[in-house]
Amino acid sequence: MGNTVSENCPKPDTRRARNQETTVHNRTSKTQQSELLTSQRAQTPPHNTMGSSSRRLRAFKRWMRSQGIDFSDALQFTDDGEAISVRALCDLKVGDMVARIPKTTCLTVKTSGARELIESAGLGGSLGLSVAVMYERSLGQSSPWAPYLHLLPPHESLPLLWSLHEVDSLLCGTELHKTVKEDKAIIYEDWKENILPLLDSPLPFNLNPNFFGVEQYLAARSLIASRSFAIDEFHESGMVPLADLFNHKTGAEDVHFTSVSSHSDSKSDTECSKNDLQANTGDNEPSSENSYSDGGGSDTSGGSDLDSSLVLGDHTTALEMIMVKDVKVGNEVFNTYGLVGNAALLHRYGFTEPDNPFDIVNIDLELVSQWSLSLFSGRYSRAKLSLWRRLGYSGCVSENTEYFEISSDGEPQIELLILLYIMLLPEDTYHKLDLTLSTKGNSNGSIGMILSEKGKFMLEKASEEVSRDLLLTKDVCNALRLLADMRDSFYGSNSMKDDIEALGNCCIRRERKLYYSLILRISERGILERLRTYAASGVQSFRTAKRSSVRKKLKKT
Ligand SMILES: C[S@@+](CC[C@H](N)C(=O)[O-])C[C@H]1O[C@@H](n2cnc3c(N)ncnc32)[C@H](O)[C@@H]1O
Repeated sequence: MGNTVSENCPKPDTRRARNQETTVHNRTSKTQQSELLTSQRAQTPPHNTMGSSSRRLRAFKRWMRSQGIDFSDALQFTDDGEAISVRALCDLKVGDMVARIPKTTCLTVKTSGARELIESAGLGGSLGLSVAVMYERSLGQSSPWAPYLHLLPPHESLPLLWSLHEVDSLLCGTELHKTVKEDKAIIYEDWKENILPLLDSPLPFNLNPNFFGVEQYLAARSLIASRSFAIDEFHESGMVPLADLFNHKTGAEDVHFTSVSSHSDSKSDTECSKNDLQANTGDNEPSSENSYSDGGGSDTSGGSDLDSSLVLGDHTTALEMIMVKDVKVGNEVFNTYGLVGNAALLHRYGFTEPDNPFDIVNIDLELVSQWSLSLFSGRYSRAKLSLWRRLGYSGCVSENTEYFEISSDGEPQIELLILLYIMLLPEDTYHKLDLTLSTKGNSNGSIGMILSEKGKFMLEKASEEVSRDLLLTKDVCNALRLLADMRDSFYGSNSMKDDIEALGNCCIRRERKLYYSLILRISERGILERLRTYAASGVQSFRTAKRSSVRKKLKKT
C-alpha cells in the first residue's frame, strides 16, 4: 500500500459556503531535501526583532523539543496575548524545511488516552476527535499534550458558537444564516445522543461532566473545524501541534505541510515519498452518523505518554513543513486553508478577508420563481421552467435547494441566464421551441437551439462567451437587476453604505463577530452590485453593437 495522505482541503461546508475550494500544490524539486533549516541563516539577527516569547510559548517550545518535534530557529512564534502567528527571523527560501512533526505527537483518536472509550462507543470523525480533545483537556497538566492544549484558545469564535440573537442579527441575509441555524440544532442533537451517554462510562473512564458539557463540545468542535488536519488513514483527522500556528492567506501561502514516507513499497528503500497536506480539514459539518469500523485493538490508557508504537499499519512517520515561497525576514509566514470564499472562511475558521476573489452569492430558484410570478401566471411560469429542464438544464443543488451562483466579479451562472431567457421568450417562440423539442426529443446543442428558435441567427456550437452575450437581452438584464435587488433586500434595512460605515467604526479586537460578519455582508453585497453593473452593461448600446458584430460573424460562418 502506498503512502496514505489525505488532502486537507476543507470540504464544502454547506451549499452556502461551498465557494470553490481547491488545493494548491506548487512544489519544487527543492522540497525533496530533508535537512531542517538550522540557525545558520537565522543567526544573523533581524534588523527589527519583533514579537515576544510568552510563557505559554516557551513551555510549548520545550514540550516540542521533548517530543521530538523539530522546528527551525528561523521561525519566530509571536504571541499577542490572544493569538499566535509565525514570522521569519531570517530570509526563508523556497524548499527550506522549517519543521518536522512526528505523527505520534499529533492528538488523534488513536493517540489519545480516550481511544478505547471512543472506539468502543463507535465514535468516528469529528465526534471522536472532539471526545479526544475534551478528554485530554479534562486531564489538565496530566495530559501528554498539556503545553500544546494550553496554547490553544478556549474555543474559536465560529458562528456555530454565537448566540441565536447574534446569528440572526449579524448573519441575516448572508449565505451563512440558515446554515448556522441548522448546524446549531444538529450539533446539540449530536452531543445529546453521543457525548452525554459517555458520562456513564465504567471505570477507568471516570469522566468529569464539567469537561463534557454541550459548551465544551462546541468549543472542541470549533477547534477541530479551524485547526485539524487529515493525517492519514490510520490516524484520520487530528490536531497537529505547531502546524496549526500558521495563519491563512487566500491563494498566497508560503508553506506547505507534507507527509513523509520512507517505506517498503517506495521505488527504492532509501527514497522518501512526500505528499502535501493542506490545512485544515476540520469537518464542521455536524453529523450524527460518525461511526468507527476499525475494531483494532486498543492498548492506550488515560494520560499515557505519547507512544511511538502507535504508528500502526502506516509507514509514514512524520509531517514536514516546507517553504514554497521566499519570505523576507520579519514577514509573517502564511499557510493556506484552501481557496475559499468568505462564507466558508467564517463558517469554519471564524474570520473573513476583504476582497476575497473566491466569494460567491447564490440566487435561489425560489427567488427566480417569485420574480416570474410577479410577471406571469403560475401555470406559465411552471411551463417555462419545465421547458428549461427538458433542455437539460438545472441549477446547483444542495440540501434540497436549487440555486445559481454569482461569482465574485458579478457574473451569473449561465444556467440562470438561459432560464431567464426562456422565461421571457415571446409566447409564439416558446410554443415553437416546445414543439421542436417534443419532435426532436433531445436537447443537443440546446443553447443554439433556443437562440435559433428566436429566428435571428443560426448557432449550433455556441461558445459560452458568445452564448452569454446573445442571452443578455434587455429584458434578461432587467430581470437580473430585479433579482439582485430582491436578493439584496434579505440583508434588511441597512444599506451597503451603512454597512461600510459600520465597518469603519468597528474595532476588530473588541467586536470581532461584528467585524467579520460585516466584511461578509459587504463582500456579498458587492457581488450583487457587480451583478447590477453586469446587467447594466448588457443593455448599453456598445453591448448591442458588439452583439450585432457577433451576429454578423456567425452569419458568415
Ligand atoms: C490554525 S489557527 C492559526 C493560528 C492562530 N492564529 C492561533 O492563535 O493559534 C486558525 C485560526 O487563526 C485565525 N486566523 C488564521 N488566519 C487568519 C486571518 N487571515 N485573519 C484573521 N484570523 C486568522 C482564526 O481565528 C482561525 O480560526
